[in-house]
Amino acid sequence: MIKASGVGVRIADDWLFSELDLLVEPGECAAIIGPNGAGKSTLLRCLYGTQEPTSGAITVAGMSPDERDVAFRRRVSVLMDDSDFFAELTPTQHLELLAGSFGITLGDFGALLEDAGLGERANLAAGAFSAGQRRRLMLLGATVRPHDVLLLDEPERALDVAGKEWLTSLIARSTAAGAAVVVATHHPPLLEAADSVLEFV
Ligand SMILES: Nc1ncnc2c1ncn2[C@@H]1O[C@H](COP(=O)(O)OP(=O)(O)OP(=O)(O)O)[C@@H](O)[C@H]1O
Repeated sequence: MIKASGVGVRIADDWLFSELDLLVEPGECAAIIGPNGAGKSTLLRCLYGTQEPTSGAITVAGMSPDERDVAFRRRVSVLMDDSDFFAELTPTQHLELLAGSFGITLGDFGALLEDAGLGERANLAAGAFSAGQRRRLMLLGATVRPHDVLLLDEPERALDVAGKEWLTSLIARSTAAGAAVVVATHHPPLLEAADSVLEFV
C-alpha cells in the first residue's frame, strides 16, 4: 500500500536522508522517529506528493504521490503541520462537509464529537477553539473520512493525556479498517502500537 525504495532528499549539497526503504501493508502502522530536523516531515511530504524526492521511487495506494490529483487525495488522508480547518464552521458542519464531499453517512455526529471530547463544542465556530481542541477536530476529520492511507505528522502535538489516548485508539481503528498508516511522532506510546519503526538519525 505504501512502498518507498531507495528514497533520498538532498538539500543544496547535503543529503538529508538517502537510500531509504519503507513498506507499509494495509492494516499496518509504521512510526517514524528521530531528532528535530532529521527529515521526518520531509519524508511525509514525499509520501503525499507535496515534495519530490531527489532519488528513489514511491508508490502510495498504487499511485505516484500527487497531492493535486483528486483521485489520490480521495484515498490518502493527511494531517501535516500546515493542515487547517474552517475557522467559521462548527465541528458539526465540518462533519457535514466531509460526509457531503465523500457522498457518505458518517453515523452519529453527536457520538463522534463526544468521543473526540468536542461534544460541548459541537455547534460553536472552531476558530475560537484551543490548540488541543483544534487538533482533536482535525484528527477526527482525518480519520472519519474514507481513506486507504493515513499520513500523520506529530499528531500528538497540543493533545492532553486523554487526547493522546484517544489518538492511539484512532490509529488502531484506522488500521483495523485496513488502512496503511505512517505517523511521525515523538510520543513513545505510538511506537508501541506501531508494527514497524523507521528511525532517522
Ligand atoms: N525544501 C527545503 N528547502 C530547504 N530546507 C529544507 C527543505 N525541506 C526540508 N528542509 C530542511 O530539512 C531539515 C528537516 O526538516 P523536517 O521538517 O523534515 O524535519 P523533522 O524531522 O520533521 O523535524 P521536527 O522533529 O522538528 O518536526 C530541516 O533542517 C529543514 O529546514
